[in-house]
Amino acid sequence: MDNTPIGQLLRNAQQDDAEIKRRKLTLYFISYVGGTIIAFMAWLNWGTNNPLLVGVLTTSASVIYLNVALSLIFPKSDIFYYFAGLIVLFTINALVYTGGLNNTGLYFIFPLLFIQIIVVRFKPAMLYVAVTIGLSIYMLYNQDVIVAKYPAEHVSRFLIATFCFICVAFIGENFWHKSRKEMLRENLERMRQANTDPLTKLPNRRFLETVFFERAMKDPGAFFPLTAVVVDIDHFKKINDTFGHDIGDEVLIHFTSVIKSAVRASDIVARTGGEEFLVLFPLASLSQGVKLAEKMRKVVEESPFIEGDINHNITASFGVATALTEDKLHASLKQADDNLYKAKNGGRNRVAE
Ligand SMILES: Nc1nc2c(ncn2[C@@H]2O[C@H](COP(=O)(O)OP(=O)(O)OP(=O)(O)O)[C@@H](O)[C@H]2O)c(=O)[nH]1
Repeated sequence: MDNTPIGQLLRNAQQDDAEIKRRKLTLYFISYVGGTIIAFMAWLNWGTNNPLLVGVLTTSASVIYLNVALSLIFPKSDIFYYFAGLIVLFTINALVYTGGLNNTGLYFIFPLLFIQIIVVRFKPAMLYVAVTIGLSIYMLYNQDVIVAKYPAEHVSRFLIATFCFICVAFIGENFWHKSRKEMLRENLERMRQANTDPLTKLPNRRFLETVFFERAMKDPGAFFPLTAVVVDIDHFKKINDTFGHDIGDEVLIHFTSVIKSAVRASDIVARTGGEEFLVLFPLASLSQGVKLAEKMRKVVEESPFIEGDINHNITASFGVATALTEDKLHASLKQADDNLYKAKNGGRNRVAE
């Protein structure tokens, strides 16, 4: 797995798109439909001689609605999915305990278990289902501790149905989980290719626009002030003209590793054009950015490209600007570009702010 900041940003972008929406819609749909069915069951049981069951169902329905309301208020938290699974655990065991309407509670367990698996995800669902079924089986074999009374044939039928359910649900979920993981992996690989420059393996302009800037806009506190340094190799055309295009390519690869060695792994180094690069420093002020650009300039100057009998000095020019807030992002990129031209016009191999 690619654990670099770029890999993480791509994985987040992919999850943002599909997984979060799917899970949210599942939670909302199941909560609205499940809550309504449970409320309806409470109403059906109203007036029967099982007030405990009515109380349990009413509580379950209310907590389901409360849980979904809180998940709307705190959309970033994952806790509501796990809490929904716990509500299902409670409801199932309450049905087994009270027996439900005319002792039919056991029949409602399987759809509820299925919901539990969908809501809490495959791996934690194994634990949830094991606890839910374990408690139910305990109650069925210790009927003196519960209100309901189940005949022995109900218990046997329930156990056989539970065994079949677990086999079918987990085999199905396991295959679905695996094929989905494979699909996500392939999708991530396609995304990585589309967002990477094939020569230098650096993220490209598309990555900046569709992944990085979008992420920064969503969570400005983690990125701004964001300092941008536009970097352009000096007289690169001359390298191509003197040594050929292939050596020019190798110089670009060499230049990439030199720039990357001068910054942190958490900083973003992207190739935005032929011999133009953009280095982004999250949570960095203009003066820090200027210092870092000066450090890069020096490292480039002191790292000539050496290959066979070619020993070629390289220099680059740097334009620096800072966006203090997210609404200034595009203006600051333009400013960094303008500053690069200032550095070029000022004689190259320099930093301009
Ligand atoms: N080898 C190679 N050359 C490239 C690539 N992309 C762009 N170039 C070349 O980079 C050169 C850029 O030249 P210019 O824009 O004139 O800039 P420069 O020569 O670096 O001059 P200044 O930027 O003004 O210092 C052109 O010759 C392009 O063909 C690439 O992927 N590989």
